[in-house]
This record gives sequence, C-alpha cells and structure tokens, in this order.
Amino acid sequence: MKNKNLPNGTRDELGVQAEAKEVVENQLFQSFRRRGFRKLTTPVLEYQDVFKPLNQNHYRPYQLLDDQGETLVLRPDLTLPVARVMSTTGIELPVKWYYGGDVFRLKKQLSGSYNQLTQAGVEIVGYGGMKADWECLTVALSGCHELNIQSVVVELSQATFVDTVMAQLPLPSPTKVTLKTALYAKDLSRYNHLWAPLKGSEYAPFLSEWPWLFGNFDDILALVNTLPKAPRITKLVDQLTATRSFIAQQFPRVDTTLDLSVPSPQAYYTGMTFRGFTASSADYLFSGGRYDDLLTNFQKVPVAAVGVAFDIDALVQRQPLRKPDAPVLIYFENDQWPQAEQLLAGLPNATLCLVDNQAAAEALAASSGSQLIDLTKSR
Ligand SMILES: N[C@@H](Cc1c[nH]c[nH+]1)C(=O)O
Repeated sequence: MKNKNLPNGTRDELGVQAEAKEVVENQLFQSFRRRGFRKLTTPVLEYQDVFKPLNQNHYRPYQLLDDQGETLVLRPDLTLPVARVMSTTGIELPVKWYYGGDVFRLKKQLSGSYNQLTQAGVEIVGYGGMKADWECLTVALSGCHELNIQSVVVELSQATFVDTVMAQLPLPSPTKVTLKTALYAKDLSRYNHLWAPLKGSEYAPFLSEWPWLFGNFDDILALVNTLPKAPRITKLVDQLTATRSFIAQQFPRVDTTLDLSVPSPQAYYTGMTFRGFTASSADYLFSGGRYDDLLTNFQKVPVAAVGVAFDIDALVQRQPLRKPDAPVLIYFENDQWPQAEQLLAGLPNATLCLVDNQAAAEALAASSGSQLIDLTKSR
C-alpha cells in the first residue's frame, strides 16, 4: 500500500530528533542576527528558470506543473532564490541576508542520502573584497564552535584555479577540455596520456601530481609554485594563503587543507570556495563560496556576492541527543482546569494528563514511568 510509505529519500522526524534540529536552527539564527544579518524567506516553489545556473550532474530538481502548465520546481538550492530576489527588488546594496529552510534534491536511487535537506545560511551581497569571504568563514566556524563541534577542518578551494592553469598550458584547446574531464574523473590512464606531450617541460612536476592536489596546504602550494610564474595564478594563491592565515589567527584550533583538483561544488562559484568537515564523517557541515557573476543571470549589472550554508542535519548528528525525563503528569477534573494550568506553569517538566478517570491516569503514569499529581484528591 503506497500511501503508508514515504517517497524515496524523505523521512519523518520525531521528538528528540526534531527538537534538536529546532534548537540548532534557533541558535544559528540568533548568531546570524547578532552579527547584523537580516532574515529573507523565499517560497519552497519557484519557476524552473531560477535554477538554470545549477550544474545538474549531482542532483536534479523535483518538477511540478502549475495551473497554467508552467514548470515549477521544489527549490534545490537557497542561494539562487536570494539572487532572484536581489535582481527583482532593487534593494540597496550592500546587504547581509540569512535564511533557513529545506531544499529538495533528486539524487540517484539507492544513493543512500536524503532528498530533503535542511539548510541555514547567509548571503553577503555587494562586497567584492576578501573581508566578506572571511565574514562567511567566521559565521561558519563560530557557528560550529557555539554548537560545540570539535576538530573542524576547513577545506579551501578555488573555482577558477583549474581553468586558470589550463589557460597557461601549451596544449590544443580540445585536449584541454578532455584533460579537465579526466582530471575531475580521476581517470588516470587518460589523464596521463593527454598531458604526455608536456613531459620534460617546466609544467611536468605540477602535471604529474595534479590529480593528487588535495590535503596538506603547504605541500600543495609548493607544487603550485613549481609552475612558471603567472600573475593570475599568483593572485589566486595569495588569496588562499591569506585566508589560511586568517583562519589560523581567528580559529587556532581549526585545520585548513586545500583541494585544487576538484570541480567547483556549485557551478555558480567564481572565486574561493570552502567546506567544513570533522574527521568522524565524510559529510560536510557547511559549504560556501564567492559567486560574483550569479546575478548577471537575472540582470545585466554584475554584483559581488559570497555566502555559506550549514547542513543542519549534519550539525544535529554531532549533537549529544539526550532522552528527556518522563514529564510529571497532572490529573484533574474538568472544572479544575485553572488549578491544573497554574501548576503546569510552575513546573519545568510537566504535562496535562488528559484521560477521563483516575484509574486510567494511574495506569498511564505507571506505564510511562511518570510521577502523577492527582488534583482530584485535594478537593
Ligand atoms: N547554496 C550553496 C551554499 C552557499 C550559500 N551561499 C553560497 N553558497 C549549497 O547549497 O551548496
């Protein structure tokens, strides 16, 4: 019987689990507000076009039709709706937004991951400098700290690094395209075959290691520095190095690693990107980056923007879930409702016992391990 099942990749959340999520969300919202961010809420349903800039290799949106036959989607991302709002409202820049809500991502069947995820995040629009990137990192790392999440590792990356290096290589353009695909797919035999013409060149030390260009920050930069000097590469490296120093200074317990061999986590990123992990699990706690061209999808003028979103479910998984003590039961006759209400207001962990007779109240208290306060005895 289908109507007793849930759609693939969805779940119900009950009691402690659902409450822990609410606590985490509220704590984050409070800290966003404390840093001067304002709330922005967008609908769960949007026109499909809003999400055009997404690369749909990882996931597709759920589609629906409205009464005009237009294709709508359940939002698979919360940054693109913010870009839509910014481009349609003429709000004065700069602005700092925060938001929270569910995103829906149709993933491969049996991938084991959920298709409905809860996110909370911030978008800073109208600041082109590194301070805005660092404010996003600060929001992310102080959020983790406030939630007592230890041993956080930030993995930095650069959305344009691969193309910037490719542009320098003396290889034909079609070779560069396939080289990039092989690099991303870690298809080593193909990758090695494609860069073979540059063996023995000044690019060789770098190219032979490129598929492994993730992990220790200094080791990776040492390899990047073997490349012939190019101002565009130096600029990217300087930004990454300055960001690593910023993190070390502001969050000395956080480790920073680097990955310069992967595709950008979102197709719309144009600058530095970052993800937070803990050693215990492969899923990330937060993910973000700079996307200075995104608004040009909706309007002509380019606008600088950067943001970060937490995966609330990943944060909740790392919270100690304590089973709450059974609440004290307050049993009463209908006309004793005011007294029951008064008692309830004064007790930290109590609930009204709504059964219709004393025997049922005693039975319920016994079966749930609760203390019973019986107001009918004091009449
Ligand atoms: N929307 C991005 C995260 C992000 C927020 N702002 C910028 N990037 C994601 O879901 O991966």
